[in-house]
Amino acid sequence: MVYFTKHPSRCKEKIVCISHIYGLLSVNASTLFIEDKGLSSMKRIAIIVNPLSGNGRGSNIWREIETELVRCAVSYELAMTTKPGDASRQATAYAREQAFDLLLVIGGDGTVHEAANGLLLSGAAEQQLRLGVIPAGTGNDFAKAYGVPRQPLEALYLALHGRGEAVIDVLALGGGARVAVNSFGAGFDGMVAKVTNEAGYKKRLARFGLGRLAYLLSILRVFATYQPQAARLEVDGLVHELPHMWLCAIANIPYYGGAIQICPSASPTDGLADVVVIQSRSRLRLLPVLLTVYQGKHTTHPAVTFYQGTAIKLSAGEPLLLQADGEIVGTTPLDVHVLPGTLRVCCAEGAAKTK
Ligand SMILES: Nc1ncnc2c1ncn2[C@@H]1O[C@H](COP(=O)(O)OP(=O)(O)OP(=O)(O)O)[C@@H](O)[C@H]1O
Repeated sequence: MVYFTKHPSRCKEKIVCISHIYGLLSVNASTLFIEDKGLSSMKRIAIIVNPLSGNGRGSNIWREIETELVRCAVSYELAMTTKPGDASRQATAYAREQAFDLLLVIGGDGTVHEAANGLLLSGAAEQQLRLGVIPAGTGNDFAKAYGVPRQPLEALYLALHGRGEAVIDVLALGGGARVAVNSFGAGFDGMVAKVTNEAGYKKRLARFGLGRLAYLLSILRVFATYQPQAARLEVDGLVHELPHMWLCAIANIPYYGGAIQICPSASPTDGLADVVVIQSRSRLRLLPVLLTVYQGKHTTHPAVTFYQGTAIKLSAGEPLLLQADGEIVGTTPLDVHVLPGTLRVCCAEGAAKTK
């Protein structure tokens, strides 16, 4: 774990006290206007950067953000990840310090997943840290769900401005040893996550800002060979036998896999998980689902079923790969429950409304 501290008192530039920093009012693409709003109790910003997210976009974006923060003499503490798991440990350390208002994550959904887990499993008595994201990954579904702009400085302004905030539900696996902020998924989508994360084309496409195409390529590859399995789903005690299950996703937000609208009606603030099941004996019958799922227009296809609930269990004849926010975290059986109103996140005004 690598920590850096940038504090106004150590900057050569004109010193601006942190209590003056948050009064950001007017914003345009290149200029940050700061206005004193007398926020004297404001604490510091904690930052986690995954420099390798989006095949190096994280590193480039951080340079742009750092320049802006230094220019505006914004006080912050920085932790760079050096390996998987760092973001979780760093978030835990920041939360336990209780010295920060905002945790800014520069990375993709995997880094957000780790940071959220680190925050929630930190044991910090009261969760004061808001989670803000500057999207730098391949899929960036979390950022999309909360209306975070793709342009890094605009995303920074959104997080610092602090007007849009949602207290979101999270999905807890098992006894709560792991949480997902976007979704859990088992079966076909677990396999797609595995193939994508291991594929050389993910890095190459991410370099040209085409990361979402990587997920589409993987979907087509897995679709050609995947064999559905018999599974048993339980939603709030109601059992559903699924003889030919392709996938079962438990969603907190509408998107996964790089802007696929798998559960268009999922809301992270309604206290419920949306469950989507895709079942079919025939591969060809699912082609229309493939063609419409990006726009969320697959919902009326007879192979697609939706449920809502707070406690979901899934088991299958043989273990199915399980993804959490796009990262492989094990296999079925799974047991997920909703933790309502658990995490404070920065969002665009109007995003993430309760349905
Ligand atoms: N410095 C690092 N070196 C290697 N792996 C890292 C490092 N930092 C984080 N990771 C791991 O990289 C994985 C992917 O990171 P991240 O999700 O941010 O980028 P991405 O895969 O490009 O984007 P997305 O998840 O949106 O598709 C995370 O699961 C994390 O564990």
